[in-house]
This record gives sequence, C-alpha cells and structure tokens, in this order.
Amino acid sequence: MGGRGGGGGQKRGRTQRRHFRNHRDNEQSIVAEDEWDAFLETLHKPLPAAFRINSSAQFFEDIRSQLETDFMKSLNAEVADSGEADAIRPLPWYPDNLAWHSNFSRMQLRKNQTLERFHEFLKRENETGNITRQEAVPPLFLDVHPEHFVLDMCAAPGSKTFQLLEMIHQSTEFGLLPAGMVIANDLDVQRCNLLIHQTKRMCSANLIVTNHEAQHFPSCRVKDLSLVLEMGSGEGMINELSFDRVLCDVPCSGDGTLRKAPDIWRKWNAGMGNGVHRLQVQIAMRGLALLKVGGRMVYSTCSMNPVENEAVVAEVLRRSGESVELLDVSVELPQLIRRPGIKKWKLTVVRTCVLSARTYDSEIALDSLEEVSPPDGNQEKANPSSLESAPDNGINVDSECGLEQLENLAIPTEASDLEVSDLPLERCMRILPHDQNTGAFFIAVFQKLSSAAVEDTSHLNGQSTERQDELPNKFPDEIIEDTHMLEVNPPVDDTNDQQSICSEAAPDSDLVEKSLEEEDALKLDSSEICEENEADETKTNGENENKSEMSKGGKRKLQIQGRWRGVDPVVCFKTRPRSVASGHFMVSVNHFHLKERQTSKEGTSTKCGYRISSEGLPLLLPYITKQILYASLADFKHLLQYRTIKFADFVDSKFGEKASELMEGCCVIVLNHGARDSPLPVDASTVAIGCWKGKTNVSAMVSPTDSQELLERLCVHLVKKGNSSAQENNHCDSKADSEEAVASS
Ligand SMILES: C[S@@+](CC[C@H](N)C(=O)[O-])C[C@H]1O[C@@H](n2cnc3c(N)ncnc32)[C@H](O)[C@@H]1O
Repeated sequence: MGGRGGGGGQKRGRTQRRHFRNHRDNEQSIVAEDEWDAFLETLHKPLPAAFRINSSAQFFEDIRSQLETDFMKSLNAEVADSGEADAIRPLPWYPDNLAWHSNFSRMQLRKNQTLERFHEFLKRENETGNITRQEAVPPLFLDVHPEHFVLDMCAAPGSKTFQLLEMIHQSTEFGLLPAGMVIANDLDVQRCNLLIHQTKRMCSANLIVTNHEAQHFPSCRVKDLSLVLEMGSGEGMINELSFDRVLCDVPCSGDGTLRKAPDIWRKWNAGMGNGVHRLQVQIAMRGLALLKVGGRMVYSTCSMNPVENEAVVAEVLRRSGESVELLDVSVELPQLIRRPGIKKWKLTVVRTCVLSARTYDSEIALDSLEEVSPPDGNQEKANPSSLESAPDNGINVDSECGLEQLENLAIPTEASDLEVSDLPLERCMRILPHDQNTGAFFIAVFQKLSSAAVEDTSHLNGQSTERQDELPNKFPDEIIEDTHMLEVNPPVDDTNDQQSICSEAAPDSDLVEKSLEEEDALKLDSSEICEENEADETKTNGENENKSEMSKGGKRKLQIQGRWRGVDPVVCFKTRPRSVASGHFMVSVNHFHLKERQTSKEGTSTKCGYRISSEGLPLLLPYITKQILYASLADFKHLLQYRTIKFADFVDSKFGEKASELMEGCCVIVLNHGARDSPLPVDASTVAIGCWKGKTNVSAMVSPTDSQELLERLCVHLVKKGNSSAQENNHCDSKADSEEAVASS
C-alpha cells in the first residue's frame, strides 16, 4: 500500500528512509529502534476513515443509535469472514460514543458495493452537518464551555472550528444563543471561504471568521455588557477582549498526515520544520498574549518533528517565564494512547540547493539525491494539489517554486548539536500512528498564570523586522531560507494594509470612536454579508479550479491574504438575545455567520418578502407567531417528498384551506405528531421547515438532500420511539418513494 511499483518505488523507499532518518535516531527517541518497522508499516497504510457525530444536531442521539445498533451489526457481519477487526467501532477515548473509527478506507467505501448504504449514510449526514468526517483531539484538551470566547488562530479548513462550535452550543436552551463565541482566523482567504463553507453546516450565529496573520492578530475591544446592566448606564466600558481559550493549530511540515496524503512522502524534508519553527513560536506567543489569565491554550501540529513541537514549546516557555505553565493533562482522556514529549533532539542542518529542474539529472549525482525525487520524474511527478486534497498542515509544499521553474531542495547533511531541555516537556503529548491506528500529531496545553512576562510579538512585522538576536541560535542562515521557500508571510503591501488595521495592539481611541459612530450608519444586515459570501463561495469553487489550472502551469501563488470583501474594516454588530457578542470588533471580519433570512427573488412583489433559511429557523422559531401552520405527519411527509403541493391536494383538507389563507410568501410548517389542531410548544424536538406560500400551492424551501435526510431521520426516530401507528408506518414504508421523488427533483 502507499507505494507505486517499478524502479521509482524502490527509489522512493530509499527516499522515505532517508527523510525519516531523524525520526529513527535513537537519541531523538521519536520511535525506538525496535518499533521502527511497525511505525513505518503503519505509516504506509491508508488512514482508516474516522467521523464524529455533531452533538448539537437535533437528531444526534438517533444517529448514534443507528450506528450502534444497525450499522455496527451489519458491517461487522460483512467483515466477519475476512478476519478483519471490527468494521466500525466508537473511538474509546472520545466522550459519549460520538467519534467513530471505520476500518474501511475512503477508497474502499467508495468502491465496495456492499458498503454502499453506509457510504451513502456518511455522505448525507456529512452534507447536512450531522457528522464530520474527521475526529480531532486538540479541541478536547481545551475544556471549552458555552460561555467561553474562543480564538482559533489558524482555523481553515475548519474541522476543529466545527468541534469548538459544538462545544459552545452544548446544552444551550432552545432558541437562545450561547453566551460564548468562536473567532476563527486564517491567513489564507481562500481557505477562509472553505472554512465558512464547512462551518455553515453547523448553523451557528456564534462564529466570526477573520483573515489575519495569526502572529499579528489584532487586539479587539468589546463593550462590557455586564457593567451596562449593573450600572444601568447606556454606555458600557470598552475593554480589550481577551480569550478564555485559544487554539494554535499551526502550519507545519505535516509528516503526521502521511497516511492521508501519501504525496507528502515525496515532498517532506526536515528543513521544512526548521523553516516554520519561528512562525510557530510567534503564533503561540501572540496566542498567549491574547489569552485571559487563567485561560487555556492548546498548541498542536500534525508533525512528528521536534523542531516544530517540543522546540517551539521550549522557546515559548523560555520567553514567557513564570507567567505560563505547561499543563500536565495525563488524567484527561485516559484512553487516548499518547507518548510523553521528548526532551532532546537534534537539529538537522539543511543545505539548500537551487537548481533548474531541466538540469536536475546532469547536475547532481543520483546517489547523493536519494532523498529527493526528481521534479520531472515520470511516476513521481507532482499532481496539482487542490484545497480539497491538500493536507491540512497549512503549507502547500509544492506551490511556491513551480516545477517548470526552480526547485528548492533541502538536503539533510548532518545533525548539529544535540539540544537538551530541562523543561517539563514530558507533559507534551505525541500521538503516533501505530499506537491506535491514527495519524500522527502533537499537542501541548498551556495555562496562563499571569500577564506579566508574556512577550507579545504582534508589533513585529514577520521575520523581516524580527531581531536576529531573538532567534534560537541553532538556526543558521541556510535554514532560514526555507521560510522564504514556504512563503508563509503575506506580500509586503498586504501586510502594510493589515498593519493599519492590526496596529491597534496599543489602544487607538480614534478607531474606537469611529466604530461607535459608524455603528448606526452601517446598519449591518447579516443577509447582505451572507449574500456576498455566497458569491465568494461560488467563486471559491471556480477559484479552486483556476488554482489547480494555475498550479499545472507552475505559476500559482500561495497564501494570499485577500483584500476585504466583507465589511471593511470596522464591524459593529448589535446585541442579540442573551448574546454577549455585541461588541465592536476591529478586525477584518470575513463572515457574520448565521444566515437567518434571505431576500427572495419574489420578495419585491410579496408582503412577506423574505424567506427563512434552514440555518436560521431553529433560532427564530420560538418567536414566530404568524405565517406558521401545523401539519400532520402525512402532509409534512408529502411536502418533503414532492416539494410543492397544491392547497387542494393536502391529505388534511383543513390544513390546505389554512395554507391558502396565509399571506403570500415565506411561511413555516411545523410537524404536528399528534395531529392536534392547536399550536405546539416549541422546543428542541420540534421539527419544522421553511416554506413558500404561492398563489395555488405551498413549496418546501429545503434542499433535496435535507428533505431526504429529514425523512430518514423521522423514520428512524419514530421506529425508535416504538410509534407504530398506521399513518407513521406508512411514512417509513414510503421512504423508497420519497428517495425517488427527491432524486427526480
Ligand atoms: C494545520 S492548518 C489548520 C487546520 C485547522 N485547524 C483544522 O482543523 O481544520 C494550518 C492553517 O494555518 C494557516 N496559516 C498559515 N500561516 C498562517 C499565519 N501566519 N496566520 C494564520 N494562519 C496561517 C494555513 O492557511 C492553514 O489553513
């Protein structure tokens, strides 16, 4: 597995061994000598699929029980003869059976027909936001509560942001927003759009997406609402916002994702870790500066390289003195097999070669190059990477020097002095692939004890202004060149642009006042922003295509921090029920997340000119008193099945009549299980959809996938509840019809 045949495969074998020479080194102890074969063997196996149930989804318990009872039995029976371990099983270390591991790779799921039903289930639930096809450990160590303000510093494509949002939304009363919120930031504007697309499935109003360099993430100021309430004064205090929790899931060299992205075998080298070390330290330091005293910060990478892990943690501890503690979290998630952080490592000195791809073969003798594959080689030619397939390490390793242009090759030549630390680095956690059949990653958990000595580097403009004497003395110039190669910093003029926004690390009263004045003037309407971002999303797809086209030509540029297409640069948003998110944020806000309503095309000619979006409905439902009807299960099912129903065709003729009497435009249809006539109390179990009342009919404003998902959920739910009325059985019996209807719609 993981290998491609022929001579290329042989050479690649050598390549891999050379690349991982550091990891094998006993002194470095990443993997002991006697484990090396098992470690490498696992690294070459495709990563089994893992997925997580969204615990704030309406039907999450039904989904979990469908997995526990239905799929676990049927799939395990499927593999019984093959001698395989369990086909699917809950991950023992993840709370409440909410994360699952499947022994089928994504490829197998796609190709094996007997697994089709399971694959369809995963696809649909993923699309509707009920499951996410990735489990992530770092957010679990953040101990997030619903009232927390959380900063996700390097957030795209957003799998961990999604998890953080779930935590924020845990146990929130129906119809109310949690008091906390997540600010998800990423440097790359296209990846920000991907993040927005991913997290949209969560339907959260408590997310702001920003587009900054994390190491220069601006200070934000908020009105302290509690003081406004206590003192009864109209004006609250304007405080600098600090975060209860910070996640630094930093860009890294990504050798921990080899099982998911085997292409990295060809691209990875130890020099890449050296190149990002400095940025990783800067991001972590800025994270700590923005963290509240008493707050927690998790630093994580998907790399095994100590230079990106323990060396960063050591540097952060050194710079922070007594104001920060590296936490011992060995009692948390006890079933997660982890290894202690290492305390000594060797730094690989990297010689950077720059040579033309065309002269590659003639310039360099093959035996000295066994660790790099030829840029113009046949079987190992780089595929144009896309955002979808790129590993989530935040660095696109082949995008900088196009293959037609120059190739930078960092060639490990010798190991420099051993770096030994007496800091409590054993408290860091290393997760290795062969311990529990996962990818590899690294986690360190910090707690801020005081604000005294946390050195804030946000005023430094990246490496160009950083004082060389602040750099770890083990990084020679050649290594620093690698940073250029990866180009993680934005172009200079963009940086300047950002500086005008970000330079407010020191209070800037002009800016505060401006934001206050502009609050009313802006009259921010979330729908407007959302429309804009919808356009962005469409564009993202197009851009992705362009992107891969461009990368074919080797001309693609990386990591562009975009000019702002949202609200620029000051965004004020108003108090919402029970939301403390009413401050004045002076950051580039990419997306004000929840689309509660949209203007409709028909809007101008109808009285009820907006339509409620599926995402916004749960939030607005408790407050809707007009344009709302209660349908029997039969009629609700028909609406989902056929999408548009004439008034006269409803099974319940009274319902048809009432529907015809609604105002033309947006309305809401609530499922009335007991077929009662009176309005139902609205709670978390209420099932409702946004509809459109036309001249002669009612149409469901729900996507075909969501319709099918809802029918499926209702069916499973009713069966589970043992509800076997003829009418409801009829609903389940006709599921096949509905799938047909949905497929043809
Ligand atoms: C490891 S990935 C993050 C994965 C993400 N946390 C998730 O779970 O989906 C690192 C991210 O850092 C972003 N990045 C790189 N340099 C950055 C910087 N200076 N500031 C902020 N983000 C940066 C990359 O665009 C990439 O999306």
